[in-house]
Amino acid sequence: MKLRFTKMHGAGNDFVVLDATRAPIDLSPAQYRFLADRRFGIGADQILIVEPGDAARGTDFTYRIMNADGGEVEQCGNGARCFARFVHDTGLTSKDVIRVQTQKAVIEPHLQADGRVTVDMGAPFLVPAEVPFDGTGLTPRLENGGELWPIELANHPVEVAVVSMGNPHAVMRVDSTEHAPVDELGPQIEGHRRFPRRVNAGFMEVVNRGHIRLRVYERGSGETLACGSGACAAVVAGIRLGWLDEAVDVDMPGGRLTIRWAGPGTPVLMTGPAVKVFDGEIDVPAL
Ligand SMILES: N[C@@H](CCC[C@H](N)C(=O)O)C(=O)O
Repeated sequence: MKLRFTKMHGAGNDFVVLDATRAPIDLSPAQYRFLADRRFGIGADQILIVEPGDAARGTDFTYRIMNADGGEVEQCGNGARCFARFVHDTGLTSKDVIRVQTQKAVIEPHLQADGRVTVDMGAPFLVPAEVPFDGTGLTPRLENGGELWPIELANHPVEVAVVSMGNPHAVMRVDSTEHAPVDELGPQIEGHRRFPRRVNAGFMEVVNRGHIRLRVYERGSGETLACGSGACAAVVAGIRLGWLDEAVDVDMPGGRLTIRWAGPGTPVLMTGPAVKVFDGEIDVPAL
């Protein structure tokens, strides 16, 4: 089967974007893994599938997200910005504010005059069971309005804040992202038994109250150059724990996002780049 695609990235978190607005696209997990494969396929951290919206629910589009391991997930912040740039630049919509249904929530990307995109990511889920995180038998350490949960890794007790942006995140504070043991601890946190749907693992260095550095070991994709929902989760955690102010620049290996959050019950606003790399066509084998 031949498939047309657009390769995009948001701060180096890269995507294969597929237009399923005219005809449905339903590939197997192995076919999504093939598209994401950097040697045998196109190469991407995630595959984004753009589908028609639902007028009755007031949405312009639906978009689905597959990790590089072929599994479908609930949310993708950098993907949301690339999705908005894609539907606008391909003429699928002329709107600058777009309402899109993801698996867990309706989010609202706004195209800015300077080419960046701001996404209203909705309010974070802060109740551990909603993340989901199983804190049975654990006592969190409280700092201001936030909790730090002690979890055991092989030879390494760590404390994490747990936040859902529609998808699950565990955020750990480190002295330096440059020296953080992301390769060693990332996979252990991702598959930790306390996170029944697995989890994205963020390593956050607080530079000052308006600036952090962040590396994220993503569930189903490994460490990426940037994670939009991870940046939102880290800032939410840092604000609740009293470490950060309401507007924070987040520097990740692939670039900077700016996150704003006014507190529980209010939406997280994420601003950053969304860039098209190239268009192409690929033969997808039956897998
Ligand atoms: N890169 C994304 C997050 C993609 C999904 C994530 N790996 C998960 O499994 O939840 C982002 O920019 O948010």
